Amino acid sequence: MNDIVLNALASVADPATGAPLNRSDRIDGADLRDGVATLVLKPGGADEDAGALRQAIQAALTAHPEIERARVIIEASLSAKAPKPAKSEAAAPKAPAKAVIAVASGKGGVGKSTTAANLAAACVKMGLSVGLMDADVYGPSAPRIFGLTGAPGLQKTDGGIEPLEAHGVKLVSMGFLVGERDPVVWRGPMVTGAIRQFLTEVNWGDLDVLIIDMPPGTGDAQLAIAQSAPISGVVIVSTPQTLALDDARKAVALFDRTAIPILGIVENMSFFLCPSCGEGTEIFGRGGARAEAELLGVPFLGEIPLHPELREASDEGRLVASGDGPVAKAFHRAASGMLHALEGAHRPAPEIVFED
Ligand SMILES: Nc1ncnc2c1ncn2[C@@H]1O[C@H](COP(=O)(O)OP(=O)(O)OP(=O)(O)O)[C@@H](O)[C@H]1O
Repeated sequence: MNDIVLNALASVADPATGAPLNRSDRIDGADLRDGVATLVLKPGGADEDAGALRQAIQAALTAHPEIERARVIIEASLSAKAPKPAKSEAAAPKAPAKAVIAVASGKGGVGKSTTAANLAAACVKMGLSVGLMDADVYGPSAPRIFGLTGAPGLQKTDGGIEPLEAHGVKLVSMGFLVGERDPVVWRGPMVTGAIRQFLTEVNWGDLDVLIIDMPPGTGDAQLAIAQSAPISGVVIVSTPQTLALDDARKAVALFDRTAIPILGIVENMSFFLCPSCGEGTEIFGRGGARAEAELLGVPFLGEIPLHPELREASDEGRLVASGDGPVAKAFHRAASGMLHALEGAHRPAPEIVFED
């Protein structure tokens, strides 16, 4: 708990008791980083005017000279109804796997596709039957990561669309439809159509886990997929920099709004792992994503080091997580945490509201 943030709350009254908010037991988290304060409050009473409370907190926090911006997160009561998914029962296609896990990021280039592919490989190592749907319409990179760039693409048979297979993972990719280098601007409905086709017409077989590599960002395309696929939970990938974490927060909020459980946050490129001496160097600072996960009340799934082998492997169509080295182990830990979180993912996600 950050004392500056707590002290700045002295003038705000707890609506339930009238006592100063900083002396009530409502506060679940208080953080201050780079002039941005984040306050997490436990759920209030049913008749609480959350908007007025947020406004009062915003005003009190930003009046402090060390606080430039403030975010207020009010958790939803677990007894309250989860936010209604926008999808209707009739619109949701039948799940093609026991669990469908989306891997998402608030911004591009944080290693979302690398993480999705290696989480899939880690699940294969655990003996699960695994599929991966590369839904990143803006930059489908799964064909390259899985070493399938020269592959003939998807074949349609009488029985449906046959997925390709590499490293024990069944794979379909927008890249097989549009080509990795084609400039494509796909609109929400087109994405949804392709996703629906991938979900309903592909012969996935009997999958334990289907991983969806989402397009990066938190716009219409992501929302369309979140609403049209039967997603059991989402893993958010972020790098440790404040800007990436800001975007990761937006991704958490997007999925919360569609009532999709957040299985956790993976921090990629956490530290540089020297391939020669094995020593770790914290280039961007460390612990940001872990602190963020704690603040948002979601599991932290672990740190993936920045390691040249990961980039080389991706370019050569190898998956590091199929092996046993330190980077592979980091992915295995993240995959175990992800599957563990999936088991308890049936409670309603907290309502998270961001205000700048
Ligand atoms: N931990 C890492 N260590 C070294 N290189 C990495 C690591 N993670 C990702 N990379 C490399 O960074 C580049 C971007 O990774 P990737 O394509 O997975 O990002 P992305 O978030 O999916 O990007 P986009 O969403 O914009 O397609 C790739 O060249 C990848 O090999």
